[in-house]
Amino acid sequence: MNLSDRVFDHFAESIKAKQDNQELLAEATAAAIELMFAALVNDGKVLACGNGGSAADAQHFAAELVGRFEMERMGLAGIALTTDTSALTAIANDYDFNRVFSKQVEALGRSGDVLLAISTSGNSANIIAAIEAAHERDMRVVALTGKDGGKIAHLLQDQDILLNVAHQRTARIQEIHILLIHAICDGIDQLLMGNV
Ligand SMILES: O=C(CO)[C@@H](O)[C@H](O)[C@H](O)[C@H](O)COP(=O)(O)O
Ligand SMILES: [Zn+2]
Repeated sequence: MNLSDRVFDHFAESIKAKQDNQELLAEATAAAIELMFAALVNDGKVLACGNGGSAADAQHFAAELVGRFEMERMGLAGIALTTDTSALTAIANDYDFNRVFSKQVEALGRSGDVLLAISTSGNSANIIAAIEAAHERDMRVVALTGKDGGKIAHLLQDQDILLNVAHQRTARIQEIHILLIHAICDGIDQLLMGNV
């Protein structure tokens, strides 16, 4: 197979993965939008975390809350827990890498805030610890996962929201995660405008 055929196949697989997950995820994503909107308009905030590509997704989301998505509006309180290299290195160095996010949730999280936890495997120990810390803080959790949802799927509580992408390939899962993030940004804007 030549390179352009491979690229073609990436497109085809990504399109199919999105179609396969569209119906599965629409309703739960709407619930996640309402949950985050309620937090944001009640003086709460969204803390976001993930590793690797999902760290980039967490930052992407926080940037679109704080700055803007597609329309002009006030800034919204979103914080990526992946960006403060001093905090990340100190916590990893002095405690454990598994605590890099949970220690920040303990410090910054308040009851009524939401944690956006992103893990394609659903098994990253530092994301699991962040979810546990959020529960201890009486925060609700929106988890973006993949495959079978991993350990995170079993850790979530009734009031949390699991957005699990039913696919085995990390790249495809990440592509749908960023689609979901944009859908969430759009939904929050629509609720803010009173359009829905
Ligand atoms: O972006 C990619 C793969 O596409 C990688 O950087 C990937 O995010 C990293 O391997 C992560 O450590 C995977 O963690 P997780 O999604 O299983 O929680
Ligand atoms: Zn990647």
